[in-house]
Amino acid sequence: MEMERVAEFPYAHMDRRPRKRPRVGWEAAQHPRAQIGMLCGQEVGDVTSLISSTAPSDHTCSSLYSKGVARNASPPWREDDKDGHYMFAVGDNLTSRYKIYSKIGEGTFGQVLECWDREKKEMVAIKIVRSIKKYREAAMIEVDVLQHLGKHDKTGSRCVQIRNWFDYRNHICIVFEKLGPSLYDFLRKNAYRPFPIDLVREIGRQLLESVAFMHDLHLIHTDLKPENILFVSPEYIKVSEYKDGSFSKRLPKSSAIKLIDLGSATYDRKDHTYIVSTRHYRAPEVILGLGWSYPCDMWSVGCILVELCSGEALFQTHENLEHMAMMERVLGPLPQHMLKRADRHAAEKYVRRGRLNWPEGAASRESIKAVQKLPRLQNIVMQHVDHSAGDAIGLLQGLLRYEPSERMTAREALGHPFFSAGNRRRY
Ligand SMILES: Nc1ncnc2c1ncn2[C@@H]1O[C@H](COP(=O)(O)OP(=O)(O)OP(=O)(O)O)[C@@H](O)[C@H]1O
Repeated sequence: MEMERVAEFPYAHMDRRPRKRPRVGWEAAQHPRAQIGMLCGQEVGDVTSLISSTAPSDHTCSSLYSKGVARNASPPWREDDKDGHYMFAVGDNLTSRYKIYSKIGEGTFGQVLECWDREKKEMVAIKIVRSIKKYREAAMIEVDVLQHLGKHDKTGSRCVQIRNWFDYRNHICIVFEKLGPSLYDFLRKNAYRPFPIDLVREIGRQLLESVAFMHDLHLIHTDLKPENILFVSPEYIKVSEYKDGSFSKRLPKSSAIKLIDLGSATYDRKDHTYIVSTRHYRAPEVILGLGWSYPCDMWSVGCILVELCSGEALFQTHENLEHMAMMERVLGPLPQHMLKRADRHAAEKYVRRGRLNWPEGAASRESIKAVQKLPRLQNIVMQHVDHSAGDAIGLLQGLLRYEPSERMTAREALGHPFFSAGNRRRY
């Protein structure tokens, strides 16, 4: 087994699945001279009490200074793009405290930039939220949730830590500790080859700990997916494997992970009926309009763990009826009592004589074929997992129970034999 040490995980933004908007073209590659002028940024919030005590990295900004960017210069005023995204150039200041190094991510709410924090002397990730009222308001809720979680997360190991936030040129900016690549980044870089089961176990355990921690605080994440689970460290190793030919695979050097994107997190109430979760990880009660709560996170965890074992998203679909037909194919028939209680809209479109209107209601023959080619859950797991497959199947069946009240809770899942000492091997 050949091993190669690599220090940085290159972020790439193109995604085979159409989940995120493709990268917008902009001036990121340029290093324009900054204009000297008044600073427009104003720090209106401070959560310095949450600042972790990690030692600052010895990163320096000398390369940027040498390009003539004055330390306290404010960048020229630029119009936001048509969607309200902040326009920037690498090397710009973001208030006098932060300097922009690169763009590392993008989502519905805004862009995430890698920045140097001059005060703490460390790299941080700053989410620059779109300058649109609803996103600004949602960002303030995210800040509130992050502060609440930070106060209770004594070890700082469950969710991404907020360092600071401020309002800059009508954009809410949330400063986070900088984490490594997402689980999805790894899957994509590995051409959607599965993770070893012992790594899946380590990730699954931490993911469940984080979800249990949130649920204990009466918070539901509602958008758990491989993109929102980040390795803490960017370091990885390259491993050569010989299976149907030779290929090399990247594996993280450390399995430590944290949850990000608390922008959709919500406090538990009994009456949630609006649509939540990214399609592939959406629970059946959400699709059927039955109301949802903590168990919708557990369904997402089940889908994520299958994806880590197999390499591919379990339910690759963009349509409700096909999605539920896929669930039936993999997990067996949906319970009649759930279909009967479906809200009027869902019942009219997807239910016929007390059962799913499938294949009659299918949009195309391709759709029927896509459903037919899906294996049963047991077969998916046995195809990819060499040891502890039986326990993995038991756990996944508990997480993917249709009836939310029967679905495993995060604490129950943590007690499952899949995580017991006998199964645990050092990743
Ligand atoms: N702390 C961090 N460290 C490193 N990268 C990060 C960090 N936070 C976010 N990212 C990167 O930025 C991307 C977008 O972040 P995030 O999911 O929080 O944005 P969003 O706009 O709320 O997304 P969504 O559309 O999923 O709601 C992530 O997928 C990740 O690649």
